[in-house]
Amino acid sequence: MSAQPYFDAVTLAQAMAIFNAYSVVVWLVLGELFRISPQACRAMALGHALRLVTVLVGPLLLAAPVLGSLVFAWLSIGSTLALVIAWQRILQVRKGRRLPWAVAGLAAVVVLVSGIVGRGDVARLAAGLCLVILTADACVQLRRTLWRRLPLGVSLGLALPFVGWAVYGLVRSAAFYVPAWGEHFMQQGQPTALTIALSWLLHAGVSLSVLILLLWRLVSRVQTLVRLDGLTGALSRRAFESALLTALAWLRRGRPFALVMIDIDFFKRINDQHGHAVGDAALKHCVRLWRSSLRESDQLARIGGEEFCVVLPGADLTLAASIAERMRSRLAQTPLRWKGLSIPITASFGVALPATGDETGDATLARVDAELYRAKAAGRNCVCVAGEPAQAAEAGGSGPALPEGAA
Ligand SMILES: Nc1nc2c(ncn2[C@@H]2O[C@H](COP(=O)(O)OP(=O)(O)OP(=O)(O)O)[C@@H](O)[C@H]2O)c(=O)[nH]1
Repeated sequence: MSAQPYFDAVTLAQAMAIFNAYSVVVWLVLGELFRISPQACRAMALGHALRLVTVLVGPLLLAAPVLGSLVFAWLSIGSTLALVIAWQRILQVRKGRRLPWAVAGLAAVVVLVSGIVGRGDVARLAAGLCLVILTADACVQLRRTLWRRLPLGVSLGLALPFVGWAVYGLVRSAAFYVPAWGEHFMQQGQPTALTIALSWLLHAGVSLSVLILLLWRLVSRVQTLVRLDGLTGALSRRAFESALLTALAWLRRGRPFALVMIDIDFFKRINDQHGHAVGDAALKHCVRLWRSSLRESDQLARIGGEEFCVVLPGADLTLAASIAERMRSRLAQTPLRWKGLSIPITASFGVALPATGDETGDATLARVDAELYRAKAAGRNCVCVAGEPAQAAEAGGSGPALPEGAA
């Protein structure tokens, strides 16, 4: 008794059509309703729609084998191109974006010429080779853009369906010229159950890779929004609180740190005199300048309107005081240039070490805040260090540089 296959080609083709129709809806909802990478989602929907058409028109093409091969090849090229374009958009590929278009365009022309000379097999071969090149290019793009940012297993998992698809494309192309292979893929001009199952599986796998990448991008974007202050790009208050707790945890294991709190002087007057846009530019100007005075591991955060904090891992009080002084003098010597105006900006700095036994960060913040308060009281544009007397700034010997119009 010969074993019956679980699924015949017709049932599989129907299931694949339903899957593709459903995928079109899902990708359109993601792109148009939820506005998640709309262009990539549209391309994915188009790729699935073309696959759906391929399944639906397959039986109709039996009557005209050469025309059938032509249409099939074009649909295959179009759906693969749509998928690879979606992939490129999500990876934010910059280099080599035109390659898939050029390869697909060339393959489409070869298909047309093959149709004219009545060589349906060459048309299908061209589509197969196009699939191989486009999927191989998708793997190269993944390697170029995300390989180091994702765990190796995840990168390999994402690339696997593309590799599988490329291998499938190669084997199918070769099968046109090896009759023993060919009958596994096509019988009486129609794809076999094996062909439909494989192409469905690989196409679904590629689609899933794109979906995972899309979600990963979305999650990273949300994390960045939460972590960074939208205006200045410094850490947000929330991220600062977690950095402070981490630093306190490290302190308990013997790794010291120091804290600097900064408040821009007479910031309200900058806003009042020049407008909010200049106020915003001033905040960005300060962050840009201060960043260049800090190391990669130092964490600069905007914790309020014109209030900032820096966690300095590994720093003692002397080092922290000298860093704060460098930040202060850099700002005092570098006015903001705005539409021909030169707007001087200064800031006051408090420096302290963490309070003993502080687990929540509150006592440490209170300590450094007290130093900042002393700096303000001492005339602004100066650095006050816990345990040391307040010193009025010398800012190049000119005293506190007040913004224009300051009293
Ligand atoms: N442009 C702009 N202004 C902001 C922003 N956040 C807070 N501010 C303004 O910052 C000003 C802070 O003013 P104050 O708290 O009085 O402090 P100050 O004028 O710097 O005075 P001192 O701190 O005593 O030197 C307020 O006018 C806020 O409206 C922002 O994101 N952009």
